[in-house]
Amino acid sequence: MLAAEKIHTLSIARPQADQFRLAALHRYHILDTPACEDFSFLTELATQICGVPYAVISLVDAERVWIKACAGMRMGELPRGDSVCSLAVLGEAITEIPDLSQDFRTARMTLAVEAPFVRMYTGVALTSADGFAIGTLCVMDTKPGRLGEVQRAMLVKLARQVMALIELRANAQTLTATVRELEELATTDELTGLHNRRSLLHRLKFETARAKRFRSPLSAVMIDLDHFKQINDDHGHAVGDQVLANVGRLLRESVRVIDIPGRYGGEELCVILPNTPLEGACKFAETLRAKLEAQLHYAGPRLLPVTASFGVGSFDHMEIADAESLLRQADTALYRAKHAGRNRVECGAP
Ligand SMILES: Nc1nc2c(ncn2[C@@H]2O[C@H](COP(=O)(O)OP(=O)(O)OP(=O)(O)O)[C@@H](O)[C@H]2O)c(=O)[nH]1
Repeated sequence: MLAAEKIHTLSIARPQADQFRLAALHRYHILDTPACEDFSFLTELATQICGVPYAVISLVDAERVWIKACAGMRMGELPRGDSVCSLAVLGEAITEIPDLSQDFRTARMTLAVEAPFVRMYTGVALTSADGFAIGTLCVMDTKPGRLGEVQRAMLVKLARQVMALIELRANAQTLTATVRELEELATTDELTGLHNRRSLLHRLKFETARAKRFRSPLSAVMIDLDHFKQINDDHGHAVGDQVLANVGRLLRESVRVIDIPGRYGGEELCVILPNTPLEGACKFAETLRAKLEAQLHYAGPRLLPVTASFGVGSFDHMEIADAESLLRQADTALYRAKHAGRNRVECGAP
């Protein structure tokens, strides 16, 4: 008995444990994706092989049948109850209906009663790696009938190709996401969420080259927490870590998207400010200094006063400069800020 013959009412034609089938479908992240020539090509091939005017790659979602590709007709999504493909995911490998108009489950479906007045339907289930029928590759004709044996066998092979393409696409997506995650891990300092030293220096090199090329100013702000050793000594390393994490968050929240905040080392942080002259960078540093001083840190119930000293380095296109001299300038200014009493900003060369 064919799968379709086992169903009595289309509105209840759902596989058992449909939620697992749906979960398998959603894992592929293919619903509502743009048209893709590779899938269209496979539907065209299906029409050629089967000698029919129409072929469709459909995915059976919770309440709709979404069309990934079709040949011979234009089709968007259909309500699940108005699609023959809903019958083709009920467990059988192939669902064949020789004449939709003669089958009580399909006779009143839009495809059968409106142009193009489809009669023959053959759908092969697209089966996920974990064994769920997520959709179909189906062919249709306006004449009633059945596919020949060879055509049916070819359609099955073609459906495997469709599924292989879906898998390939999903694997490529996973790979891209993993690479992005690894990149994030390789460039981010775990404690502060800022760029790590390597990433910071890499970006600085890039920004220096860009500043020279486009004759734009570039600044760097070096930040060193004041008497941080004392915090560690008095309250323990874990509290020191928490302070660093808080300051990292403050930095991330205080910069523009094009700015590059990083952990230069230990309790020394740095923000690279592209397209920012010395004056702007000093204003930024002063605002940040005040925010940092106002930030609340706790050691248990006790409030911890935390401040930082800031050194600003800068160059514009009139100067011949490199990344190292920019950092040296910022570092020298920071040294001055420390010696002038801490919790202050020093700008540029003395
Ligand atoms: N908790 C914690 N401490 C760190 C980390 N990295 C560096 N430190 C500590 O930061 C302290 C830096 O101390 P110093 O270089 O003497 O400077 P300071 O005590 O901040 O004094 P000034 O910079 O002169 O104001 C050292 O005790 C380091 O161990 C970290 O990731 N976590």
